Amino acid sequence: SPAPAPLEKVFQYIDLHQDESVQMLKEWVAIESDSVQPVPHFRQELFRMMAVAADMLQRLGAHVASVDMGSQQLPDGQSLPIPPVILAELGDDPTKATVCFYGHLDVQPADRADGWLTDPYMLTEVDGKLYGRGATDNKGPVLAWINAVSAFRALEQDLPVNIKFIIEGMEEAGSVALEELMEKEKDRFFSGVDYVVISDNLWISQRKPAVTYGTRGNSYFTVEVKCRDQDFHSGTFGGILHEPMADLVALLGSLVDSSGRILVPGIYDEVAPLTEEEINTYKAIDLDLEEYQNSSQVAKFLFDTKEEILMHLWRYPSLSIHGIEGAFDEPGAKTVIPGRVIGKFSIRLVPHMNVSEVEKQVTRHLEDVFSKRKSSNKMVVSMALGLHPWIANINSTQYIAAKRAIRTVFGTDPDMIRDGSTIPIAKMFQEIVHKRVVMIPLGAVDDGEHSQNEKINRWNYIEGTKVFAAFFFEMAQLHESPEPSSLM
Ligand SMILES: NCCCC(=O)N[C@@H](Cc1c[nH]cn1)C(=O)O
Ligand SMILES: [Zn+2]
Ligand SMILES: [Zn+2]
Repeated sequence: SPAPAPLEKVFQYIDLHQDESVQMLKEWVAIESDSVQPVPHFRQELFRMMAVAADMLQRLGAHVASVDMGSQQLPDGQSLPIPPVILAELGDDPTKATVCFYGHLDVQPADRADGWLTDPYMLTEVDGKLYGRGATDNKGPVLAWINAVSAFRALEQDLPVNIKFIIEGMEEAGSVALEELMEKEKDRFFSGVDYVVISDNLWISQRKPAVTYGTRGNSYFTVEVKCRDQDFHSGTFGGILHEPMADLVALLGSLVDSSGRILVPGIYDEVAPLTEEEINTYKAIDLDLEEYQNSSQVAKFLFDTKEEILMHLWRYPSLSIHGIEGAFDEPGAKTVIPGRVIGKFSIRLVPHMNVSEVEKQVTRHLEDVFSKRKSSNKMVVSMALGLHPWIANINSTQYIAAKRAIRTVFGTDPDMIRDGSTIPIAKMFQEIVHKRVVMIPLGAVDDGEHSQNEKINRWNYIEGTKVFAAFFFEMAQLHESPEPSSLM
């Protein structure tokens, strides 16, 4: 059905002011708010980014607090200040629903020399595509939310919901110190919040919108094999040593087979059983496998059907081997035997896998493989990160509102998708703050988050702003007269 008249006015305003929205994104992308490289220049840029955003929210009439997050201790003994987290609120009408938006304004590193076709910190429009670091992850979606609110303010229309913002600057570095803040604020800033919206992932299609109801978790492991702290000459010692790298390669090689099946005993025991109803949800997803394969530049995936691909990205665990610290990885033929190496791998977790159980299973398995090698080296296994999977009930109010908003703006139902990666804050909202979360992605599947030539389409950015505006309307309506199914 068409949008009600007041919402139609908001849409027109968003369309008319779209160049200003793009200009704002340009100004934000120009700030090099890289949280991954721990150097003073980027930290200063991060602080500037948070100050610019806080100022914009203040000018919108929000009550804004920039919360001091202390400092980050780095492994080399250095300490760097953590950018403040913005907690902002607009409206406190007790009769309205309160919706809290989470976003982050830090970005992944970007260097033109890595293969960017344009300056990553200069938003550049080519054929309706806005290229720049952070354009889709996550500056564009944060601005879309702010611009949606600002359209109501500019038109002097009453905001249908109370709005809160939590905006951080350390997401790409693992949301440093955020969990402590959530604990501290759960009965204060978050106490009146009814729903949380996160827009920090992508559609699965280039043109069809999506709503996300699940993300995988992640258990990230390191396995160190050490003979001594110094390297060896392979002519002098080769043949008489248990070589750490040979042990490590055998350990890493024992984790997963060539079909992608994880070989750690018991790892699949707790994976939620597959139902017939669930298979139908994968069938309904609009995914062109050939296009997906071609655009990913992969000759052949491990699985041949759309359903199998989606299930192995979303509802089954996967194990990836990431790298080896201490290995010789330069060009040339250096005849070294590394004395100490650290392998890194992670397991993406799905409902109902348990992080501490996975830690035990992996450690037991590696100890078992290592002991069979009868090596004189020392092996140490550690789980560096344990992030839980997250799944939501798609019948709850915030999903109904998101679906209706998308239907109003795009005239189509969204794909109901999950994400194979991890957004740790979603689980924190569920477990620590006990809030209901919905993920409403704005970007298209080919936006290239974390990659060279990251972009957001102008169309996604502007129509996404309208989706957020329509979402406020739908939330307000459902708050007044809830759908019976959402109360179950
Ligand atoms: N589409 C959203 C991507 C968010 C993201 O990349 N999250 C990281 C978080 C993480 C997990 N383990 C270590 N960091 C991810 O790799 O999934
Ligand atoms: Zn992100
Ligand atoms: Zn990211």
